[in-house]
Amino acid sequence: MANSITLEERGESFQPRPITSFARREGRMTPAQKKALEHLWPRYSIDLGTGPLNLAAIFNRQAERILEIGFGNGESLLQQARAAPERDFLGIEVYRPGIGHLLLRLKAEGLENIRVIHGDAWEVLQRALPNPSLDGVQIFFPDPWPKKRHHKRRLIQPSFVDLLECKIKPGGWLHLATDWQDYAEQIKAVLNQHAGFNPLANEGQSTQRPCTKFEARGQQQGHGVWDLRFKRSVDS
Ligand SMILES: C[S@@+](CC[C@H](N)C(=O)[O-])C[C@H]1O[C@@H](n2cnc3c(N)ncnc32)[C@H](O)[C@@H]1O
Repeated sequence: MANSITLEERGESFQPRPITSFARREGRMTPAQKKALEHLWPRYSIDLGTGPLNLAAIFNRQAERILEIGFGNGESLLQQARAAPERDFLGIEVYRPGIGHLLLRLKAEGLENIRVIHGDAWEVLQRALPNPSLDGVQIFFPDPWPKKRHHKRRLIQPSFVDLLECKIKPGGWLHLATDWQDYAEQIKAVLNQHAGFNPLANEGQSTQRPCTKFEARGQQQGHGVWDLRFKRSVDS
């Protein structure tokens, strides 16, 4: 799997996940967010065509590239892009009000090193991102689906980690954070069994990461936080 390219180039068709990792909710958008989606979309978004995206052309440079999946309102991306103008950041999100929020902030701050994709990460990774094209992937506070009968909806599953392995460059990194202990255990179990990733030593420490909206909400409810970092193997 790690040596493959995109599905289209392998002559295979897209395999939708039988069950999504997100609830289908449109959410309420403010008038400003609606307007941002209409007017700022062409400037900051990437629409999925057929075949792999040319990220160097999209960002108009060669740079380290970080992908955030499920960025919510985009505050973590904003903080990181502001602090590291030499890096390029991609965000994938299904929640349109969150995208609208981020677009407004991008325009206000004039940041040029973020691009946004609206869609299911499962599909975007399979169809659009070349292999391997990312230096790092971060997934902060993915939907926890706490009920046992819903665990199958959790984003971090072996098949999803296979996809991440294809997209992250050898030696690149994967950073996950959750405030649900049993999800942290599941993430560790899936990643530790995967030959494409090795755990990084600072697991458990919340370092070098902006605090996110969902993290703050969890803290108010007395949740703990588990930061889990992995390195993409160089020889798998
Ligand atoms: C619990 S929220 C966390 C948001 C943000 N990372 C934070 O910490 O505040 C999870 C986010 O992941 C998004 N999401 C879930 N599954 C997704 C998928 N398959 N592709 C893209 N986004 C997804 C949801 O829409 C939601 O905004």
